Amino acid sequence: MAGRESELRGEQKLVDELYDRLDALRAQNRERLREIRHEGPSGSPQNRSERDAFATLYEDRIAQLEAVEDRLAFGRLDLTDGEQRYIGRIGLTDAEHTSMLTDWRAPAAQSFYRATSARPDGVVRRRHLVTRRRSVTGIEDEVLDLDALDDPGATGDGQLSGLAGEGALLAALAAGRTGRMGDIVATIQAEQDAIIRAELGGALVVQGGPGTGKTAVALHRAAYLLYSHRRLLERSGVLLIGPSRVFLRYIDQVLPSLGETGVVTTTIAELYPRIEATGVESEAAAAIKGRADFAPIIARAVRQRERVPAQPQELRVEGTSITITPHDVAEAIARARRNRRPHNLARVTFVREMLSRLAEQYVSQLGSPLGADERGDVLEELRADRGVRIALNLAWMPLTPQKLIADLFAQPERLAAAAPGLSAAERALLARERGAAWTPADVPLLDEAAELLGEDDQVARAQSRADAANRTKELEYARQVLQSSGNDGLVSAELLADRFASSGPRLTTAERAAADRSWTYAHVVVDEAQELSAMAWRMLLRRVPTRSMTIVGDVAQTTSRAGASSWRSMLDPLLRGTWRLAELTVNYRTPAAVADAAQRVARAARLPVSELTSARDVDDALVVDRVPGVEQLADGAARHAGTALALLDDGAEGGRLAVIAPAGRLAAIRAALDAAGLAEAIGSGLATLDSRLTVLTPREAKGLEFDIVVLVEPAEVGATNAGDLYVAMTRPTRQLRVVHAARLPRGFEA
Ligand SMILES: Nc1ncnc2c1ncn2[C@@H]1O[C@H](COP(=O)(O)OP(=O)(O)OP(=O)(O)O)[C@@H](O)[C@H]1O
Repeated sequence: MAGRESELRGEQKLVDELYDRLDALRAQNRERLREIRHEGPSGSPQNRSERDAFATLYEDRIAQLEAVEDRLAFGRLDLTDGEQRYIGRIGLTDAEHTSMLTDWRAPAAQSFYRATSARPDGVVRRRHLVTRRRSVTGIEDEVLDLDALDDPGATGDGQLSGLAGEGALLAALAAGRTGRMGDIVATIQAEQDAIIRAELGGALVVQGGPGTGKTAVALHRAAYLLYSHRRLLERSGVLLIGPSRVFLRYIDQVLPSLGETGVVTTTIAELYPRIEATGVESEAAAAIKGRADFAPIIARAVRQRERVPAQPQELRVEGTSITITPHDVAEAIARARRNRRPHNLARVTFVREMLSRLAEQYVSQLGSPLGADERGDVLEELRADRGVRIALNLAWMPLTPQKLIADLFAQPERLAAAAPGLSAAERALLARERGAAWTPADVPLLDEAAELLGEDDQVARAQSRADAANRTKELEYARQVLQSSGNDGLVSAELLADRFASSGPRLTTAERAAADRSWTYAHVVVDEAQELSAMAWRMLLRRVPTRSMTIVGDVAQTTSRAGASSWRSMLDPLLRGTWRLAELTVNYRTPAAVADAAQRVARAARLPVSELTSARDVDDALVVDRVPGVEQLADGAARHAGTALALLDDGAEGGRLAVIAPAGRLAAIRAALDAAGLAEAIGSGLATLDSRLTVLTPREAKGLEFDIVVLVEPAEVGATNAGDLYVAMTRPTRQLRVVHAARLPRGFEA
């Protein structure tokens, strides 16, 4: 006991020194920022812009140092050569540049997550430090190499379960949920670490059952990649795709707590700049739009806007008669298509070709040969003529993606011509009025159309060529500044150069990327990737030509009809076998009894479930209550919600409760909760995350977790979609309370 206390004191002393250093660095950066601000707005524009850049640099550094307050240091490695290495959220060195704390992402920290007693990797002992605020409250040791230990009496906790730092891990898993995901740096497990540190190149697919830490791993991987490839990634940015705004809010504190703020996070529905996809449509319609064969439909729709007229058309220009013939138009179209440029850009060739043919007619009508100047005048006259313009537009219409797609669904004959492979019933599902709101499934179609039409971005391109020339100079300067200011490694020269740029609004990489449809990212992370349709994948792959991607998901949890039932069938056509698969097999969220029941039900419904071992079980994790009839479901749910809230109130940890039910029952359940006096606790939409109680559908619960879940009528949930039921059953961290009137789904009972 005395030994343990002196160990604790020793660790406290060290942790105090680390926080002292952290405080000193914060103060130093604040002082520098204050000095820079003090200089005021004087000097040349170049000076001012440099000062702003430095101010941003210090602000970022201060924000980073503030973000690592909680659990700054969480581990220690005792190595065979006698070195003790502390592992923490960031790297710290003392004033003499001697390392005090190793960043968890550094190669020197890897064995903290990977070493085992079978492969100690130079580690004698791994120690987890449990801290509360700035105090060390506990120590957990694992001795990996007993032979190398000076103190043979100490055995530590070993690794009997195969889980590293089991005490710290189980404490983290049992903690009450706050409504926001937290980081897992202190307790990352070896199979997770291997994925987090996997090499940058290529597409890595991470398949894992519910609660295996896919989201956590994806986020830590983004932070790891930004740390180890900062120069490469910061310039073009990292994109993270999540299933919904609520989900993005749920995870939005994880990357900042890891010291990373520059990742663009969005949903597929928001990926096309300036399009708000607020419309709602049937799942059947969305599924059709998501199929890969919608790409050729859009390609056909574009080509059908390049049209040969049925009849010759006679026009009079300045008193001279000319004829637009089907033959000339057909040849001009063929010529314009030959250069394989997008529609709006190839149109230039078409118009030039037609004007030249019309000019020939015009000149031959005049009867006398013309000089080059006069011929130029004729061309201009023809170009300016309204009749000619209308005729040429009819043959080759300049189009926006919005117009192409809106016309396709508003004009049945256009859709029929472009989509001969769709049945009349399928086409009817897609029909809608012009001006209807865009739906999420429209977004990849707009993107596909934009690609084939080509946006008129020539002005932007010319600007970016001019910018590139300036940039080389700025980069060189930024490199020098970084070296001399001792801030090398914190930001890249590229980023600092961006901030030096004195013209235009000062945008971060993330802001510029998010506003630009044609932006390409250095790495893309996709969560809940099983939900993406084939068309959504096409859209996403355009954003990452290098194919450097982390794709995480579970094909047994697919709920969208356009989503994937197997990675192979979804990704092979797109990535041609160049992706690699990794699996996560341990469930950290759901108690074993609940996870096992969920797995049995999913298997009975023939879902492609992954093998899953649960890290823990909890007493009374599964409670089942049958009510006499469907009329009693809502009241039953309210009763269980009341009991569950009381249970949560009893514990020191607090925690959150969700009632998950089929969409058609939510209103009745809310009314019953209201009648039971629980209405005040209920949140919805984004507030779902901040309230103690929330009532939602399985779809809305996707990716989230709650301490206790009351699940209403599982048979009905599963009848719509077996994946929905699998998702709903696997949301709780402590207890699942099932209220049902109909028979339980097959497999539910062991
Ligand atoms: N190594 C770990 N240490 C501590 N907690 C962990 C660890 N791995 C996962 N967790 C926790 O387990 C829970 C589930 O993780 P996460 O949400 O990432 O799983 P998932 O695989 O994305 O689940 P789903 O497929 O159901 O969305 C989270 O609370 C997460 O913090």
